[in-house]
Amino acid sequence: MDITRPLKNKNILISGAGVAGPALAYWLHRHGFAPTVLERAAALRDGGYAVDFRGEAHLTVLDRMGVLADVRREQTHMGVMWYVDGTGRRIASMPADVYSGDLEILRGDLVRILHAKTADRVEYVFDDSITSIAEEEDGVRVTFERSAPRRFDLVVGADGVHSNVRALAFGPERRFLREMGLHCAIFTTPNLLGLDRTGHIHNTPGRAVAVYSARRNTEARAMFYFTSPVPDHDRHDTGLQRKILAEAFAGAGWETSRLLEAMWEAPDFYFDSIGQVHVDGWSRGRTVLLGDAACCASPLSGMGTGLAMVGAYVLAGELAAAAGDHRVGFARYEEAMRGYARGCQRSADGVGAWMVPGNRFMTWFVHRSHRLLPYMPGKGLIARNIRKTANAITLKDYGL
Ligand SMILES: Cc1cc2nc3c(=O)[nH]c(=O)nc-3n(C[C@H](O)[C@H](O)[C@H](O)COP(=O)(O)OP(=O)(O)OC[C@H]3O[C@@H](n4cnc5c(N)ncnc54)[C@H](O)[C@@H]3O)c2cc1C
Repeated sequence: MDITRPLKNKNILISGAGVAGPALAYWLHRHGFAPTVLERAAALRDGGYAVDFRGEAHLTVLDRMGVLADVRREQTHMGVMWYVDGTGRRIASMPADVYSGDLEILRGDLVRILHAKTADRVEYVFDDSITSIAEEEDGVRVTFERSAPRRFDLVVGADGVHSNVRALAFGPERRFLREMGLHCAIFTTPNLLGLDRTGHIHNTPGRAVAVYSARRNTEARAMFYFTSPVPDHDRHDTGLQRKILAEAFAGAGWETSRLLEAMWEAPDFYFDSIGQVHVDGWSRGRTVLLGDAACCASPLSGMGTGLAMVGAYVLAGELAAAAGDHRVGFARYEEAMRGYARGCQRSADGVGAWMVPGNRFMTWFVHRSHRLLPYMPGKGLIARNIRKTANAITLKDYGL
């Protein structure tokens, strides 16, 4: 692709230094734009569990960014996840070759790699948030909670499932967020169970608690999913969320109480409802959405991170191919990504009922199915379908 015309709209504000924001900043900078990344947290938010990259498209983007070797170095090399009963006895397994991607890395390690790749060439502003976005004829005037107002040419909302940019420029969250009837919590604990590159999951009706070793068994990640309703509360009140979680898992048996005890010390407690984002058009004038803010597929899809990274590559590439003309670039980005994103979102269909069986029969059925899975002729089909969804996009070469 020949991109030789002078660029317009070089000055771009990206809200969110998670996965999508720094990845976009990298590509915009390489195409000759001048991105600024704004993050509400005071430092990088490096919590979260392992995320997967699957198939050609994901790996190609990592490779073209020059981070494939870094990601490989930090990959989890996770083995089998075991279902255990109340006594800790292993009753069935979730084979890694069926569910895992080609490359699995802790979300926090990925966030750090992406930040390190961009920190010396991109302006990062931490501990701040946009309060208003006013579109003017040839730019956007943005005000902030802390910093002085600034003008940018374009604004990108890469600020996650509860995107602030989306709320300011597109409308209230309830119009776009489709809840899936589950909540989850994830946090770091010591490797209390002495797990060796493996994990254990324990189900009771409507609840799943899992723990798996991380960082070469030096620590672990505890993960809780549950179906019971959660009262309306301030999403930033992690003290209250810890209490909600402790109540939801009271009496859940197995090692749950030890993990809940460790929760109070966890430095990176993450709690959220599980949902998807469906927005009709991903741009409004000079503002555009990316990653979870545009099309969150939910953690149940196992696709969110790859989708965010591919989206960043395509958005920057299409903007550059249109010489910075946002009308053309934004439209082509959405055209290239929408069907792909929809496919990723569909891969979450029905997963919740498997992950968190609602009653005793379903729990038995899930364990039984996993016991039989290695002998089933369709075993490879699940892995093939996941890979097909992840690969359902042809990446253009944007001339770098
Ligand atoms: C702490 C954390 C833990 C996570 N853990 C998991 C996990 O275990 N499993 C999983 O599948 N997904 C997890 N996710 C979501 C996952 O990272 C995304 O689905 C995916 O990687 C897409 O990335 P994203 O950049 O679009 O969104 P995110 O990775 O969510 O990044 C969004 C970023 O925007 C920032 N932000 C939010 N509001 C504002 C604001 N007002 N102004 C500026 N910045 C703002 C956030 O602090 C965050 O850094 C987690 C997200 C976070 C923030």
